Amino acid sequence: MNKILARSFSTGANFFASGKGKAPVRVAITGASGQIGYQLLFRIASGDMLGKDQPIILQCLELPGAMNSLKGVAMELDDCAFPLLKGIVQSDKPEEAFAGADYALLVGARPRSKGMERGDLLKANAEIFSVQGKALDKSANRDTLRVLVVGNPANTNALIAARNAPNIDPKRFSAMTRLDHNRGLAQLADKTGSAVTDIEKFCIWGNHSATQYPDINFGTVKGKSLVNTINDQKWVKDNFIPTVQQRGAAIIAARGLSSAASAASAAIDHMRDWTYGTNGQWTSMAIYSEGEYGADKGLYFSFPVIVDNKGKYEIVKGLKLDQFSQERFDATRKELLSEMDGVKELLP
Ligand SMILES: NC(=O)C1=CN([C@@H]2O[C@H](COP(=O)(O)OP(=O)(O)OC[C@H]3O[C@@H](n4cnc5c(N)ncnc54)[C@H](O)[C@@H]3O)[C@@H](O)[C@H]2O)C=CC1
Ligand SMILES: O=C([O-])CC(=O)C(=O)O
Repeated sequence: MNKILARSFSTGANFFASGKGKAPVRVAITGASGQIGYQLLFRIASGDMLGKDQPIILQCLELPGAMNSLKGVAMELDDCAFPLLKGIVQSDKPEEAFAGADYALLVGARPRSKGMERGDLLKANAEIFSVQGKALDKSANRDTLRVLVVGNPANTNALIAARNAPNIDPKRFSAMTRLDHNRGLAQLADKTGSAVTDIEKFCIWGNHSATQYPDINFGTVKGKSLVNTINDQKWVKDNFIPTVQQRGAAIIAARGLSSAASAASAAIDHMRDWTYGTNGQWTSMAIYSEGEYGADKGLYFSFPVIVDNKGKYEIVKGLKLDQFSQERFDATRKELLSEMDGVKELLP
């Protein structure tokens, strides 16, 4: 099923955000009627991701059994009368949903439930990303495409999707560790009695999993060393790092469902920053490794990155990892290698 709504808006409240003059960009979202999708679509359509002057066509992919639910979501999107929303595609066919896509947010996958690790989803979800990688290769806009994999285990699913899209630059694929990054910022701001915007040069290394390494060693708060300001290595080791690593499980324990609004918010942050830049600030993105810092070439590994105002990311270079950091870096690197080994039959 494929439905495109043509729209035009001109006056009143729409005046300031009509996006007149710019051509619409195509944003594909998989799992569009799921928990995260339901948060994401409305924020993208309102301009939170690409700005209040960028018209959008939403291209939603769902499973055949969820098309009715997707229809309801599309009706709600209509009812918001978003000035920037120029069309909604509803499809259960990946190639159709990805046709001409400039952005693809690959969310649709099974979430974990209580007691599971994200890696337990590997077999359940891997096939989805192999099919979708092939479909992106055939129908997306290869010259502009930015892919964010949210569905877990996100790093390895990004690897599968990218390897199944041989005609697309692997650097156009990424996986989401921005939620972990934001979780870390919130904990650090709380601990130091500062605002999240006061914290700089914090990063997540490795996998979006319990082995990820939230690293404060280069961090600053209001320009002063975070390590010296906190002055409590025990808190960092026994409280901060495990809190960030286990936050997803803590949300599941509390809500009975995995994080959704915060995940959607992080996806918006990731894509916005990848497009418009980070103003010289560090953020964390799981991206194609060329072997930086000893992360094996080809893995999708979270690094500290800076994105310029043309949307080009660069890994922060020249950082020295101490022994404590190196051990954690190696643990998450090894987990990613073992996940890769577990899906090798899906990696052309
Ligand atoms: N990387 C991150 O930081 C985070 C990742 N996640 C992951 O995001 C994924 C989605 O989570 P929720 O939205 O909460 O799950 P959900 O179960 O509420 O929604 C998933 C949606 O995907 C759809 N879907 C499943 N297979 C599909 C396919 N092959 N093509 C298109 N649609 C498909 C389902 O019909 C469903 O509507 C999960 O794997 C979850 O673990 C969740 C939070 C954070
Ligand atoms: O923990 C989960 O399963 C969902 C997720 O990835 C997160 O909240 O970081």
